[in-house]
Amino acid sequence: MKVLMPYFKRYHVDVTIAMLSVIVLVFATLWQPRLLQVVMTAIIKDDQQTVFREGILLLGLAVLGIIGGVVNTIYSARVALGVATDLRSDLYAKIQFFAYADVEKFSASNLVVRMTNDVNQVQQIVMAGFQQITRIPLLFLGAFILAIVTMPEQWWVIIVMMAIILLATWIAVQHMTKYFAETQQDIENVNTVTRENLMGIRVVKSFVQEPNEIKKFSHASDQLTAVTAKIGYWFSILMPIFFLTANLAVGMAVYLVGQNITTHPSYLAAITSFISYLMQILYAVINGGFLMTFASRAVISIGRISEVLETQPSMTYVASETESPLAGDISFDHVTFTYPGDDQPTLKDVSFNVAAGAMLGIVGATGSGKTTLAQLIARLYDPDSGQVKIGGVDVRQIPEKALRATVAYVLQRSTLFSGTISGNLKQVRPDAQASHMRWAANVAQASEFIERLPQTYDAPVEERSQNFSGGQKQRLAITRGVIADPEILILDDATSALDARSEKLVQEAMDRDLTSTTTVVIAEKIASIIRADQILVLDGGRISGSGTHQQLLQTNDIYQAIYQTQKAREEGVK
Ligand SMILES: Nc1ncnc2c1ncn2[C@@H]1O[C@H](COP(=O)(O)OP(=O)(O)OP(=O)(O)O)[C@@H](O)[C@H]1O
Repeated sequence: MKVLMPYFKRYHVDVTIAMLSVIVLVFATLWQPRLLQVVMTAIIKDDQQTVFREGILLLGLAVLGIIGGVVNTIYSARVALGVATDLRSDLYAKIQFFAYADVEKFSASNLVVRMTNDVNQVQQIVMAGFQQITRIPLLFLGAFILAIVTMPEQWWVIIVMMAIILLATWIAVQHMTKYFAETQQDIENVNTVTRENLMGIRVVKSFVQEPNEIKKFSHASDQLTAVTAKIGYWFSILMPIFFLTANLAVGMAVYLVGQNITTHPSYLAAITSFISYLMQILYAVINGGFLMTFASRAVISIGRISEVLETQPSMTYVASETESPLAGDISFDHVTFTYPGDDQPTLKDVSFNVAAGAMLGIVGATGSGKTTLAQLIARLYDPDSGQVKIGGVDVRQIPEKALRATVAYVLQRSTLFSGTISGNLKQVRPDAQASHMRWAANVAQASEFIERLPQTYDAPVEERSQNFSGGQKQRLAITRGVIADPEILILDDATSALDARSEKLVQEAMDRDLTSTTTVVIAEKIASIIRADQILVLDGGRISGSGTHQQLLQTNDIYQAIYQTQKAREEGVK
């Protein structure tokens, strides 16, 4: 709960009004049975004047109660909504500053559940809390005292009723708490299965995986159903216990008092008032029980939210707002890197230098560490040992904005954000004019298809850019990488979906227009890096060879083997 305190403080006026309106509501609720008793006694005595006067008062009290209730609901909702909105924004902002490794540690679907489901749980408990938290103890205490004042000899009926109800609630809460934690995990599993299915829907369809996917989903969904049913089971036995106990208490009170009603007619009014108080006590205890179960569920959600808010990003940047890019030379000095959780390093003792404006090609078998190496240049991870330098400066000493201004990283499957083409380009270069967009799109060989779209650069980009083909997406991603004219441009298999002619045109345009940019090209095809000033051959995370195409053909067995295989394949095709 400590984590919520600063949020409540922001809404202190709404919190105060919510709490004060509860006092009005409880006062009206508690006083009504007393007045009713007076009215009934007056009816029995046929005292019309008192009936009229107290009746009006009773009506006024009921209206006051309604006003108190409405005001309380409005202000509780304002606090709950405000706190939930602020929590969501803070979580989102926090995640933006997470290192890539932190996002991977939590997983994307886990973070989505924390931002949606867990925040909803908090919203519900805050709403219920401000409606009930002062109302329950006040109502309970007030009704208890007034019930005893009304019929002092019946005090033990109330104690027995409460003891049974509290015991039942306590047992149910003990059982339900562990199921609440399981529910959140199961919701997450359902989300993960659904997300993976929808994102990979083409694979699912082309491999006729629908039956398997349905089975996988049913399994995750059945687990969620089973846990939710267990919670429902405890709720379902709790409610009848509450009402049975209350009815028994009422029956007992009526039985004990009923025998004396003929001799004391005023007991009729008193028993009516007593039963009302019993019901109010019951209401307070039931709602207290619900609040406890809600709270135990919300405590788990609050814990999950705090975990995100309190996570210190595993990577920090030097505090500086400088955006000036550095020079484009890159150097790796005995760099070793292990992914979090792995026991073997993925990159081992990697050293090389690339001059600013040069082209570096990286080849190697799948899984040899090419992407990992590129990620260290963009500082998505830090090495375990050794140094990665850009413009002669250790990347750990470069301010974040300066690093992003220096390095642009284009992936094979880059994410374009939904919106428009120009919106995506302006994310990288906010001041981008039409001329800049055209220039970048020309380099990426994208202008030809963009300019055929009815809205050209303002054409919509749908969710997951599904309104563009694989090759078009790659061209758009390269356009975005190029538009800020970065000092270092990393193309990680970024032209894999382009035909040979288009790829050649991109290469020629880059050679012509990005003369001072250092390009790092990771490619499966030797043809993509054949003209590089330097090529690194990676093998099992180590550099097995380095040089130009001609040099490597003479000196490196792995490079020769890759080249011969690809040449043979091309000749086979011809
Ligand atoms: N986020 C990660 N966490 C743990 N291990 C990872 C992670 N990403 C990659 N790896 C592992 O690191 C190794 C190198 O992966 P990397 O993606 O760098 O290879 P690559 O040479 O780019 O492969 P490909 O040509 O198939 O893209 C692989 O064994 C891979 O399983």
